[in-house]
Amino acid sequence: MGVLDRFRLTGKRLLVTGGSRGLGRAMALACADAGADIALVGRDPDALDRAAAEVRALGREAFAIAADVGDPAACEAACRRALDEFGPIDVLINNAGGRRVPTPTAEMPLETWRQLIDLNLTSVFVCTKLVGGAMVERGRGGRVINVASVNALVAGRGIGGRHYEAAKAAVVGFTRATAADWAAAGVTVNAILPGGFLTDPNRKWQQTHPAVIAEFERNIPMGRLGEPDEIGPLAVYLASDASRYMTGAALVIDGGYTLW
Ligand SMILES: NC(=O)c1ccc[n+]([C@@H]2O[C@H](COP(=O)([O-])OP(=O)(O)OC[C@H]3O[C@@H](n4cnc5c(N)ncnc54)[C@H](O)[C@@H]3O)[C@@H](O)[C@H]2O)c1
Ligand SMILES: O=C(O)C(=O)C[C@H](O)[C@H](O)CO
Repeated sequence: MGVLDRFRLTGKRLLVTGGSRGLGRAMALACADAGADIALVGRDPDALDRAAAEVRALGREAFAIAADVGDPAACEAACRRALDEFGPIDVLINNAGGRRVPTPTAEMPLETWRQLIDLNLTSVFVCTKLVGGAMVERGRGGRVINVASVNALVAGRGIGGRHYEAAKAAVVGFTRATAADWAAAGVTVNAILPGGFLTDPNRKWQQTHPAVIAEFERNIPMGRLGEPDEIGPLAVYLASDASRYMTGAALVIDGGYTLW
């Protein structure tokens, strides 16, 4: 087998949360291009249909599930539906997540804290438990890829929010511990820690808080935010046989942001 063949995802079934837009869509399309069939979970049925059509245009099967994964019961129902109707899943990408305009900790309502923890952390637990758990039970190995953030490592300045950073740091901790549990079963669990990428939330910040984004760009050694398609090849690597000896890793992709 040539080295590039080890990146192929032919015959793999992949589930990505938040797959209709942004980084989730970019990773879904890269993995479909590498040969995987894709189940997409997201909130917006129209955006999901558009992303599913893009997957089909690459010659792959697409299965769309509209659900709010920030609601643990809805998240669980979406995972069960994917397992029942799409079939056994080889690769899970826990990507759905998000932040709000930051509130100082001393003023943060408990409910806001809980909402962000449920969206960014509990959804990762629920999907990993059900979909990753099914991989372990099936006994053919698998891949879990958790999208955290550089804000798991460093505080956001003017962006972020301490509920967001706490949740993303916990995603990295959960990744490492689950990787240890499931290594013997051949189910690898790794985290991607993106820096700033030009997806809808950062585009909105560019419009509403241009000085914050300009300062952010000045602090990136490469001098710019990432384009969503720059994360796709990393997802293919982690989803494929190419990464089979890597587990529990937290891979930063940030144009050098965390170097300074
Ligand atoms: N863009 C960045 O700069 C950046 C940096 C670091 C980490 N991240 C992380 O990457 C992930 C994707 O971010 P993005 O920038 O692509 O965001 P985005 O808003 O462009 O896309 C988010 C996707 O997740 C889905 N989603 C959001 N909340 C959901 C919910 N409650 N239930 C179901 N689906 C939901 C949306 O429908 C959409 O498909 C998030 O976990 C985010 O925290 C992004
Ligand atoms: O996690 C996110 O959504 C980011 O955009 C990460 C950024 O690098 C961060 O907010 C800047 O501190």
